[in-house]
Amino acid sequence: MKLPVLNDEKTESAGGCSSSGCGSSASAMDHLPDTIRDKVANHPCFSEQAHHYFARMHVAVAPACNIQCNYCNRKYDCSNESRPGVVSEVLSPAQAVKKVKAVAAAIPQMSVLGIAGPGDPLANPQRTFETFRRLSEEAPDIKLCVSTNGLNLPACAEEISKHNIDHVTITINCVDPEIGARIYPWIFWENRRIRGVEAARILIEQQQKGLEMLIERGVLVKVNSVMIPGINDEHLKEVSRIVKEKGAFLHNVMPIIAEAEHGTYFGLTGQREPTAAELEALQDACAGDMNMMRHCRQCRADAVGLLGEDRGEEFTLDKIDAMEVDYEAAMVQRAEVQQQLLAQLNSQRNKLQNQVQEQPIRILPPSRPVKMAVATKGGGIINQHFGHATEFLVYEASQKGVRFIGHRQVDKPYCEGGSSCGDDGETVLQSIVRQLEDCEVLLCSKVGYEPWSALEEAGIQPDGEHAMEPIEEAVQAVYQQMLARGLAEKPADQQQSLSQLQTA
Ligand SMILES: C[S@@+](CC[C@H](N)C(=O)[O-])C[C@H]1O[C@@H](n2cnc3c(N)ncnc32)[C@H](O)[C@@H]1O
Ligand code: SF4
Ligand code: SF4
Repeated sequence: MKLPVLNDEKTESAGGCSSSGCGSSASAMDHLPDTIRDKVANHPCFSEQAHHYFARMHVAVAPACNIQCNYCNRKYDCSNESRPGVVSEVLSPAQAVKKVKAVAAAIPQMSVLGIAGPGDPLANPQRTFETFRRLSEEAPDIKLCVSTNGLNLPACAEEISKHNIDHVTITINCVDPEIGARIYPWIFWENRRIRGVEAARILIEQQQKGLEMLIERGVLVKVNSVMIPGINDEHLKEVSRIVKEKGAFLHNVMPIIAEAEHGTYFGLTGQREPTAAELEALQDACAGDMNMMRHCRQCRADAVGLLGEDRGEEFTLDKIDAMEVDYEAAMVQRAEVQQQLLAQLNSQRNKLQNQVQEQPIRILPPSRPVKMAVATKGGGIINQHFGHATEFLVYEASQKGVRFIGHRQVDKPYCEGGSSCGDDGETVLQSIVRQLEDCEVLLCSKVGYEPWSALEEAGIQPDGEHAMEPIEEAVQAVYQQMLARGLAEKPADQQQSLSQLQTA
């Protein structure tokens, strides 16, 4: 079963945008068949809109891996690091089920349970499927997800569809074995360790076969690709084209995390990470062909909560043991809360669509897109103090509408770091301002005097006037004000070259 083409560029213009320039990435959902829309409506990873409202959790039941990636080091006992592969405790299936039920009862907006490591779930099939089997019996209201490198996927595809797991992520970093040999030093296949180009060839073959088998079985597939500058960055456009052609639903191009202290091969050899601008450019290039995920937070294998927050510390095994959970009662409450959240999400989407239709058609001077950073704690509204934000969402407003383009993680919130300097002599505030340097506006609930001045000096206009308003509406409103004041006009030289092009 092939899915319809859907990408953010196309859906924005399909929103009926005219020169009045309104619309929203919210409209992306409207072009999906009902069956697929129902599957993704409350999935925080498969729907950008849903990630403001619904939470996810991972259970770390899969410690072993059947391949080695040059960017991965699975380190345990580490609670202060947030990156894939890191967990505090590996759980047995029974412990995992207990934890999921406790979290689901405490966080009713938790809609999805994923198994994503810390190794490869399908290299630990007994532990993984035992967890899924028990959960589908004991907590049938939770969506099940699995994330794999794909080596063992063809052997498990049938079992995946039997367990009602209708969302799967496959990490596909290349379709060319020569490139693969630079990413994977070895795989463990048919009881042998295989190295080099031959290893990459087998891995790629199994990933592509697994992808096809899942699509045939009607499973929604997301493809993760790690962007490694100088190794597979250009090549990922080809990967995107191929997986889209085969019917993958979503492509998630993520930046490599390659810090020397993580002890990975790439960390130690000085492999550089891409800049935010490079990542966005590659995501845009892939989007010509494919529906892109831009809100992935590269979570730990035991993450709990809304994307961007981690409440894992509240649910350690000793704390769960002390909790009394009545799951029958929790299911009733969860259903009510999730219905309300879906209603809120739909009403926000409809409101934005109505705005598109009601906007009078006006002829405006050619305008340029404007990036705006937003501080939010979730719920799709501007409700975070600048000083408390651990991340900022970045939106782009243009005459085509508003689209989400990414997020910027900060090392420390401003209120925790103040004006203290890191090893590189940069203050926390300077580092946050640098991360947001391509944005022209910063929307938050409140902002103090010192950061206000620093943002303004860097050409970023702080804005606390839209506190508690829905994000996309506020971004749209600020853009309209900028247009009205002539602050978002296309530079004259670009206007000229555009008209020259049109004449030519
Ligand atoms: C920890 S893995 C677990 C699932 C499975 N083993 C896999 O690799 O797909 C989850 C995701 O994190 C990615 N990942 C692991 N280490 C990373 C790193 N240092 N930088 C960026 N992505 C990384 C993997 O490529 C994968 O897409
Ligand atoms: S497949 Fe996943 S768990 Fe295994 S080494 Fe690669 S990133 Fe790490
Ligand atoms: S790592 Fe990305 S895809 Fe996985 S749960 Fe986190 S946000 Fe979702």
